[in-house]
Amino acid sequence: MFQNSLEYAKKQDAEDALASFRNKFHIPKNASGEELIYLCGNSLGLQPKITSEYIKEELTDWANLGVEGHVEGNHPWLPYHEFLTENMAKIVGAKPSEVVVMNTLTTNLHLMMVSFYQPTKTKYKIVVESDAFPSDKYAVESQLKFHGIDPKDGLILWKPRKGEELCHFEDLEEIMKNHGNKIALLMIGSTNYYTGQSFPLKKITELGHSYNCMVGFDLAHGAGNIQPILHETGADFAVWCTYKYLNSGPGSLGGCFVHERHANNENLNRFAGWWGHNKKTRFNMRHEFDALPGAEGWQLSNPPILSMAAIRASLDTFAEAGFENLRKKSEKLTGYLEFLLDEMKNDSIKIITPRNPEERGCQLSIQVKNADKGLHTKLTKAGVISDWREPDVIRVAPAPLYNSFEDVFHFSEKLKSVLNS
Ligand SMILES: Cc1ncc(COP(=O)(O)O)c(C=O)c1O
Ligand SMILES: Nc1ccccc1C(=O)C[C@H](N)C(=O)O
Repeated sequence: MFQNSLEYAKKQDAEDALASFRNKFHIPKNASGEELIYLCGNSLGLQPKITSEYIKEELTDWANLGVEGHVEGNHPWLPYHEFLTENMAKIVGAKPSEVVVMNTLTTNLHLMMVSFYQPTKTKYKIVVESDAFPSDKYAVESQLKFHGIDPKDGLILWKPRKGEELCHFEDLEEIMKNHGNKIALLMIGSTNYYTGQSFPLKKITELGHSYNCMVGFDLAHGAGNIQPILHETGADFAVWCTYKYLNSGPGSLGGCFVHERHANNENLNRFAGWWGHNKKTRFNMRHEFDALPGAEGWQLSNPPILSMAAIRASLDTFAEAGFENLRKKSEKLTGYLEFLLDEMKNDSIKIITPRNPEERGCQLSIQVKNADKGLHTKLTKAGVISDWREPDVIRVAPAPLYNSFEDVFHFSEKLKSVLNS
């Protein structure tokens, strides 16, 4: 149904009800002022134009109100994180009480493992996908060591089969069959950063729970991209960042999900801080820690309002576009990219991301035979912002909020000419 022509791409943009959202973003330009083809929202999402207004509002309140800004102003700072909760809960398919925006991704992952990884002498192993993002692997390994467990013994890798790039659910079942009684936690990236493969969250959770394991997901590449329904998966916890598909700016805060069945679970270990304490008595000081019910109870510190303002701006943009509309466009846009790559009929490139739209988000990972980073450098010089992940993959992620069919078409033309040069 797709066609390999600029005219066709332009026609798709003209018919796209979400096309005007591109104008709501700052699109990076080259030195001559021409827009770059930005396909890197899987690393750092672009800046919505309204972000500066949202941040300015808080700067103005701070200038005019000083400390009174905590309780006065349009968006008082004491409850500021609550202004994000409802929209964020929609993005990850959770109940508002299950979601909180706080800290950053790896920090939240550690906090969650403090609570949901409580190894015993016999049940202590952790399963991760073999190509998990390094930070996740470091976090998991250091948690094992913290409990006196050698990662060589405690870490089980869910690996692709020999000669393949993607993981099979059946192989995870096999791992559980063989080691389930020794496994305490399954910690899986919902969408893998390298291959772009999205895993079946509900099936994984049910599998883990059937062996009495805790199950957690890293949605760094899932939030704002695929449409997870975290509550229904039954996962115990999840963490994610907001600077990729959620366009909240470099190093911005992370999100955290704790399933409602743990809302008042006093058997869980917890590293506590005053922002997780009962709001009614937080300022009475000298009270013993009294955890807020739900995800909010895991907060530590009073949060950075300026970053939260950027998240609020981004979530308002998402809400305006409507997540279902975005996902629909995303499937088509990535499908178009896939079609154009296939049309090249070039044996030196291979899409390693799953072909089934239900098993991926917007990213396609293109493996390039015998290439090095030089190829990626040439693409960058040609005006394409994508990224290179060692050893041999170019990742491109057309984000439905600001990327167009024309972007995707120009990318394929530029890749073609770089490959032929
Ligand atoms: C899957 C995954 N985990 C962890 C991280 C690290 O996140 P942070 O630096 O916010 O802790 C990233 C991205 O940087 C990621 O993609
Ligand atoms: N936060 C960053 C800061 C600097 C450089 C990259 C990142 C990324 O987010 C990388 C991303 N997690 C990835 O999937 O490769």
